[in-house]
Amino acid sequence: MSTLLEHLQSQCEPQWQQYTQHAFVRQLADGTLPRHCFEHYLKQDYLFLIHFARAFGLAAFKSRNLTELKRANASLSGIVDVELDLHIQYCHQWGISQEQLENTIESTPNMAYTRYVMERGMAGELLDLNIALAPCILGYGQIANWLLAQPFLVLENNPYAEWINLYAGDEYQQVADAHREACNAVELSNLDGARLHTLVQTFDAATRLEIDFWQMGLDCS
Ligand SMILES: Cc1ncc(C[n+]2csc(CCO)c2C)c(N)n1
Repeated sequence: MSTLLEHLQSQCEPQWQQYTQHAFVRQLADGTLPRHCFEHYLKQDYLFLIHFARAFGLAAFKSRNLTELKRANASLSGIVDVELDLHIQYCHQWGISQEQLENTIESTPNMAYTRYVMERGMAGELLDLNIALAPCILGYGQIANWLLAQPFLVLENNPYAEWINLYAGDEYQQVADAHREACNAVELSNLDGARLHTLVQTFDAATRLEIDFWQMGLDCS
């Protein structure tokens, strides 16, 4: 018997592969990604993380018991107290100041993605929101592990090695495991066909929005 996430991933296999094996991440791994593309991505990702923190605030609101509330709270404080500070520090190493981050004009793929996730949460239940968040959280963990196993990976003198190691690291893998557990707390057999179809649509849309986010990084001028 498969889990809910295994089912969703299998229903969205081509998109999932396009997202997790995108040219952007391949170029991170072999170190050929133009620096300005990565800098553009980092600036947009700062705004992205702020909206994702808000989404976990919404997850707290949608929680129905202490277990769910604690999960949402841990994710919210993880982003606000740890990840955003790390992101600001990391951007600083790339020569991007906090002021530049705050003055970044949000791209339309970024807007589409973050607002879509929040819309799923507002219109639906906590599960809809968790599934909208899943490609983001689980995808990055999978991407980093996949990249580490690829023959085209070059870690020596690769300016993106730290990024890959961060997402492949134990700390991030635990964040991904916690979200997987939250999504899979629902038994697949307890969901009827229509409910499952809605969740497949949400997972598919969020996965396609991740593809657009990578593409935004590559297309920057
Ligand atoms: C476009 C985009 N997609 C996914 C992530 C990864 N990520 C974003 S929020 C979050 C939650 C972790 O507490 C994680 C893993 C990213 N940074 N940017």
